[in-house]
Amino acid sequence: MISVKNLDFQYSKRAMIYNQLNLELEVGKIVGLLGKNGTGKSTLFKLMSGLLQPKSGSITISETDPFRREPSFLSKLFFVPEEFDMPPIRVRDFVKNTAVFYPRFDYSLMNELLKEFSLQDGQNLKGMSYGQKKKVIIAFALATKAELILMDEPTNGLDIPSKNIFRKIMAGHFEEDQLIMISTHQVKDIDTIIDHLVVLDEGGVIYNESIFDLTQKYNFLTISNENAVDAIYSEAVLGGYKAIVSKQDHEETQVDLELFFNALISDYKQFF
Ligand SMILES: Nc1ncnc2c1ncn2[C@@H]1O[C@H](COP(=O)(O)OP(=O)(O)OP(=O)(O)O)[C@@H](O)[C@H]1O
Repeated sequence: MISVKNLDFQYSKRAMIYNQLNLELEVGKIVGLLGKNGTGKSTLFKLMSGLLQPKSGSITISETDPFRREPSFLSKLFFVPEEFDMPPIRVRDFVKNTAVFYPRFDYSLMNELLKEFSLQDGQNLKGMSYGQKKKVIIAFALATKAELILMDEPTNGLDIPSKNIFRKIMAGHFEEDQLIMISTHQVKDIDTIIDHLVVLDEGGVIYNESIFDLTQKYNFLTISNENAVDAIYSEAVLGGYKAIVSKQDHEETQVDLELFFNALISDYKQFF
């Protein structure tokens, strides 16, 4: 569905952000997009949405060039940016005016998700906090049923119970013909919902694998003595160490995304 080939991009006269970035992704996945500050995650989402044009290389989404911004393409994509403006109108009017652009929009799901987030469609967006507006836009994004949903830091501004609800609704309302990409630094907010991981660093994609493959290749352990295991990577934590080891006869363990991310950016080549 997404095909990025030898991509590069620069903002006016600034340095190039990528170094011939390549990425292929198919539908049926909820993808976590991780990367240090400034590695170009938000820029990549803007390029995928057609808000920016590549300087070199190409991006195609279902064989379409996003920058052409064709209505038929836009009706299949929803982008939740980190910063956004919403009109000073009631939620129900926002839904009425905007849902028409999304042929698969599910009005009853929208109402259900608003209820989950303890919001009413009669509330005016003007009087809402940043977190409340974010919940409206997350609910709207899922209700579009768009084939491609891009979410940039969706849990920023959400309180603790809302982060829980976010995880629940993401897992419960994803369909196999969709691709959802979530860019975040809040790995705990997404570690139970993503089934695929993409990591950007050094101008390119340094990791692009399913979480299933990760669990089959590695174990994530908490140990008291660093030398107790032959660790690929370890970090000191209160009372011991967290370690990544090659999976042998150990049972499957829950992926520690933060630890894996730190290991990757310290030396990703050790994982290949
Ligand atoms: N509008 C802009 N004008 C000029 N430079 C920009 C603009 N937006 C981003 N940049 C620069 O482009 C690079 C990539 O930024 P981008 O926001 O895509 O990174 P990011 O990975 O999303 O970062 P973060 O994790 O901090 O949100 C950074 O060096 C940033 O300073």
